[in-house]
Amino acid sequence: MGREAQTSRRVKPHGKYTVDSGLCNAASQIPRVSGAAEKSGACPDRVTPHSAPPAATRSSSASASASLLFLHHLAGEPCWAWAADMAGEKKVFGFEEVAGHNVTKDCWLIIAGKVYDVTSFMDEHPGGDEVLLAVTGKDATNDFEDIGHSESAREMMEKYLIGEIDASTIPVKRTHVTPQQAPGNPDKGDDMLIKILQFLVPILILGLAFAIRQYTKSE
Ligand code: HEM
Repeated sequence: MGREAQTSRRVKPHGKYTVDSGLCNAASQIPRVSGAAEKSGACPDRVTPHSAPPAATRSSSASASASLLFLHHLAGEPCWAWAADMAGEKKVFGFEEVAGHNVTKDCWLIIAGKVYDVTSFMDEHPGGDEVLLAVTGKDATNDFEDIGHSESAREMMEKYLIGEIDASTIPVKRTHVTPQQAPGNPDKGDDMLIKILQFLVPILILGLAFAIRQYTKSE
């Protein structure tokens, strides 16, 4: 099925995804996936086992889609992920979920609002796996950009793209705020004392000098 043909189909909201209902129907009436099923990645009962589409609706591309979906199920992947990918949609992940993938054998990164599963790239990364591990559980955009990655590195990234991050789930960056002095702060009193002394000390010195002069004159 061509991409145009896919996108021209009626598109149904499918949890956080947009699922091409035509594709699903061609394979076996994939219903909405919601709640626990969506969370666990499991497909609802009605979906399994997948049956072939009715002969009348079956085209070579539709049966190819059905076969793909069947293979996808054999691989144990959730049907909605497949359907979402086929519709050109990417999954939206929460920050906590992404942050949980923080070991060499399961490493996800957040770069420029996108989520990358770089697990298979850990050994190949020219900068080493440790730098990648070090930027898990945070927005690694600045770290990535600071290195000045080449164009080919950016193209390479596409291979590992698995979805997008839900920006609202990213913890707000803690920035250092200089404490403001509250009104009536004791520090303010100290300032006043210094100012008074700055004014009084020269006057006292002058007065003393004047007194000494008078005293020596009278002698
Ligand atoms: C999917 C994500 C990433 C891909 C595909 C990737 C790919 C690459 C590639 C191809 C290079 C070789 C130099 C170049 O062509 O630019 C490289 C170098 C490097 N990368 Fe990454 N990288 C990724 C993420 C990161 C992140 C998040 C960091 C975090 C600090 C990082 C740190 C480095 C470092 C330190 C080098 C070595 C630079 C050097 O030796 O001059 N990379 N990376």
